Amino acid sequence: MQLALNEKRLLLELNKIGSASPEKLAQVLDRPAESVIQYGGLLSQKGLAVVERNVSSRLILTDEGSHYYSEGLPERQLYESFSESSSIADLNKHPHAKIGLGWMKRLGWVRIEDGSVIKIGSAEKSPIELGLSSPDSATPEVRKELLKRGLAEEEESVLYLISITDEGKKFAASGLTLVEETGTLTSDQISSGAWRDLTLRRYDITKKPRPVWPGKIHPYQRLINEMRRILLDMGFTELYGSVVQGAFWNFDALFQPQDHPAREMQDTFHLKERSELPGGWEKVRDIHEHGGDTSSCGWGGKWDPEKAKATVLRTHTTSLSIQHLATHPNPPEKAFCIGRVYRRETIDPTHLPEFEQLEGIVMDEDVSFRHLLGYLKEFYGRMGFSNVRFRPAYFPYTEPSVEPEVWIDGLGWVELGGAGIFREEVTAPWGITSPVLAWGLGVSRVAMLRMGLSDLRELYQSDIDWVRRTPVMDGGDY
Ligand SMILES: N[C@@H](Cc1ccccc1)C(=O)O
Repeated sequence: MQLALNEKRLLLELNKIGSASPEKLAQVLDRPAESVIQYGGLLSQKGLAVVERNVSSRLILTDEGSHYYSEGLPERQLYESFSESSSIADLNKHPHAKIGLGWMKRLGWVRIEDGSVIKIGSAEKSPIELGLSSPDSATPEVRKELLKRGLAEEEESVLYLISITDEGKKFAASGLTLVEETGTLTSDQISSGAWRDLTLRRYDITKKPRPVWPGKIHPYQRLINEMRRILLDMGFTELYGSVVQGAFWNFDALFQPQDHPAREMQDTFHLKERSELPGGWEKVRDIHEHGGDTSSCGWGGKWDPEKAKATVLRTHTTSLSIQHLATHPNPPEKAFCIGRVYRRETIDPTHLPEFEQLEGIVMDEDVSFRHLLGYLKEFYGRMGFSNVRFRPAYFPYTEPSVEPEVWIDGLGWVELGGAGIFREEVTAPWGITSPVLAWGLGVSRVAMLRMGLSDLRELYQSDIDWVRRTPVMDGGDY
């Protein structure tokens, strides 16, 4: 059996005295009591000692209690404030009249007659008064009363007792040599060769080490990085943009009518700032009012440039896609963006006012609806969702429009976002003539599904233990 030097010292000491408190042993061994408890723990794992832990509670005076201990309890102070008798009215002027009078009566120090308080007997010290001088040795009734009156409180203390076992005695008698052991070698000891003469502390390789938590990327960020990797692998380039967007890009350029409910205060975070309209905005106005040069007849009515100059926290990343297209109108173009979007949602397990979207666009001369479904299937397949289907949907800026869904065992079909081919009303103002496939997918939904969470909020909590416990997904160094 391997014992460290301090364990041996403790064992030999216990062999002399049988058992002792860590505080006492601390003096003999010249080590802190906490360390002695640790050595005792190590000895007890080997069956050589026993560490008993006793929690005891003691009654001690509260600040109020010690104040009354020196000044006298309210009833005593009140009692001392008058001689044989006093009118109740006079007594009521005393600061302790309220509790004092009740207690004087209860203790039989006074009686009340015709509005006067009259002393009886000699008002001997009450059990509570006696209890104040040594609360811990008071009778159970007095203890209860002291606690109830807030004069005393329980103080818990933990006492340890370390004792040697029979096996410990045998081991101690088997001749232990006390040699100073070296735990950490200094560079001097190594270079001078002095280490050869030292007794090195041995490792106990049967003990479990403490877990070491390596630094790692937040699970949600890791999933986002994984999505980014997949899209980069599929040949997309990444787009970035501000979370603050003009209503023009967030809504108008996407052919959302100016009276569309999604633009209202209750759905969108509006900001005070105003934005400039980009060159060519008149074409968007014409599209809204009568369809411009296209075959569309628009929404009709008047399009108000002032409304388009409002700024909002982007409600979808589609606002970045259309901006990118406006400045890159010629095919081919394959771009994506993963970014935070904002909507005025009431917070619940599946809704937050901030969440992430994964947006993608593919523009080329002859891409079609089938390509769109193919891209989405491929993306989800690479994310590990092999069963994907599409349901018809509606968005003001795409035609046709679909909602991709993935099959999750135990949950069924789960909707994961929207997709479609940009309408002519969206592409024409920027001179775009090729079809544009577009999608906006929920990222946090995918994260919930992948991590088995039932509450979206768990993704954003700063719970380091959760982060530690969440396994690194799908390898890779991202
Ligand atoms: N912007 C849509 C998703 C979408 C993007 C692109 C095309 C079609 C739909 C949303 O927020 O839900």
